Amino acid sequence: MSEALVALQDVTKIYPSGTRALDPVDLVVREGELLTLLGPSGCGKSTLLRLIAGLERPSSGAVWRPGEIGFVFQEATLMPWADVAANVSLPLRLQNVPEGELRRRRDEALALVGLEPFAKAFPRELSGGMRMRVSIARALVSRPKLLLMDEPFAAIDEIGRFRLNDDLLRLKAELATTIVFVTHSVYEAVYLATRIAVMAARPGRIVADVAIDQSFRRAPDARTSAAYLETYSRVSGLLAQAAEAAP
Ligand SMILES: Nc1ncnc2c1ncn2[C@@H]1O[C@H](COP(=O)(O)OP(=O)(O)OP(=O)(O)O)[C@@H](O)[C@H]1O
Repeated sequence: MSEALVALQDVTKIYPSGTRALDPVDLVVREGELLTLLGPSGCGKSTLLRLIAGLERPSSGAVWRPGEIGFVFQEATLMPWADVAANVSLPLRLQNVPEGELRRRRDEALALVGLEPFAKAFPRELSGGMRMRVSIARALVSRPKLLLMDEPFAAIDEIGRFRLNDDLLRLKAELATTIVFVTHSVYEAVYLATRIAVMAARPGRIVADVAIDQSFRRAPDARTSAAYLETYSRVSGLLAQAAEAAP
């Protein structure tokens, strides 16, 4: 079995308002996994992701994470006054990476997401999908071992999302990155994931942990293959149960 990259032990989160966002969660993410956190609104998916990132402190329990993490939010959160190249190189600038190396790594990250021709463009000149690509390139520029993504494609139209899903799978294979990905969409979770953690709300918790057999990808049209739709319907059933689950 591959090495554990992230581990949460008995982690809870109670916000100052008193909301029990997470009941004790135990979770291990191993190298090479693409884990999706799937669940109804308010079940604590973002809270769990932020705890993994260290953007939020647990109320109790312990979190182990790698040093270098990339984070992609639902909004691309780019600097509007800076061009694509400057946006992508920001993390390297903050780390005082020397200029030559900065340029090389920036160009490599732009190439990974197919945006080299747009290096001099400004965010306002790009489509939503392209802005998200910039945001992904910015997260990958420091070559993190772990990429955390919080509903990154939720605001993008379906065709654009399908394309970004395929790009993400290609990037994962090329870079051997481990990914934790939050989504509301069963369709997207099943397409991307090697494993899905299904969550329930009030209090937030993981109610099912399902390995996804991705052999449907070998079908000529993976998204309409019988194996994909069968997995989709099984995970949909689990999500429906989670939505009804009483604490
Ligand atoms: N900063 C905060 N302060 C107080 N309560 C919060 C905070 N962030 C989240 N919560 C509450 O914690 C619970 C879990 O929220 P969280 O955003 O983690 O859920 P989610 O599953 O990501 O939801 P969604 O799918 O709607 O984004 C919710 O009840 C939410 O209102």
